[in-house]
Amino acid sequence: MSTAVSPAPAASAAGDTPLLRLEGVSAGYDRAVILEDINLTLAEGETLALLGRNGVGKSTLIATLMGATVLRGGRMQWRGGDLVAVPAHRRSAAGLGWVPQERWIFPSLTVRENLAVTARPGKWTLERVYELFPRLQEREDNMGTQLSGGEQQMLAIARALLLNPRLLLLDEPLEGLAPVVVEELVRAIGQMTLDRDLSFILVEQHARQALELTSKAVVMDRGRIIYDGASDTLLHNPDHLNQLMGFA
Ligand SMILES: Nc1ncnc2c1ncn2[C@@H]1O[C@H](COP(=O)(O)OP(=O)(O)OP(=O)(O)O)[C@@H](O)[C@H]1O
Repeated sequence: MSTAVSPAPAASAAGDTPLLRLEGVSAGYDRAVILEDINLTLAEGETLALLGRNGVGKSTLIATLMGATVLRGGRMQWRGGDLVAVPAHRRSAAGLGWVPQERWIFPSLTVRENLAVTARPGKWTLERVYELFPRLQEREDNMGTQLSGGEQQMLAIARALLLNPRLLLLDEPLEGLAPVVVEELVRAIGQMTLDRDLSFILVEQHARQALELTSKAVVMDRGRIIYDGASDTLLHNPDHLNQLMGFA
């Protein structure tokens, strides 16, 4: 396991400066306001499940962090600085890694080439992502198009890790995958954060799996946050979870 020293002090040592803080954020597309009054805090190394039914605004929240929506109001702080002032194309270099639902694999590049195009120096190296996803090493000379859905998802996550982010934004990584592949990805996502210097926000329809992988959870409904608390609390109260998710 790596003993690399984190360039940023842990939250407690830094006077509790959070990794990410959103205050009263509203955002959307063109004229449509989708997110309203979003308040959210994430400490360094913390992991968050972002839950809610289809269309409630989860992907829009992720896109807003990456600067891909129209911000209408509120404040977004990243490691104590103003995230809004960081242009969208600089946010991955600032430490935000995005694995969008569409995965955006380069079809005409091999697995190894797909990984090489984004790599930045840091503790996540090609060897380390191959350790996390041995299947990618086995397929390293295959083209992006020759991969299964699960392998494409592994490649998308591995590529984002090679950017050496502090926060990984995972948008429904388990969607549409076979149970055995879901199991492999869940194991890898759990391992990714063992060093506690990587945070992630996991958008998921599989609420239980997301709660098992995270320390905190947020449930959204119609563009607003209706629950913000410990993942464990929801995991142990399925009735409340179902009610929040609109299944009750
Ligand atoms: N590019 C866009 N332009 C306009 N409206 C959009 C765009 N993307 C999403 N929306 C709308 O924003 C709302 C929230 O969508 P969003 O994808 O954020 O929800 P979600 O909770 O991630 O849902 P899902 O689980 O289905 O992905 C929906 O009404 C959707 O139609």
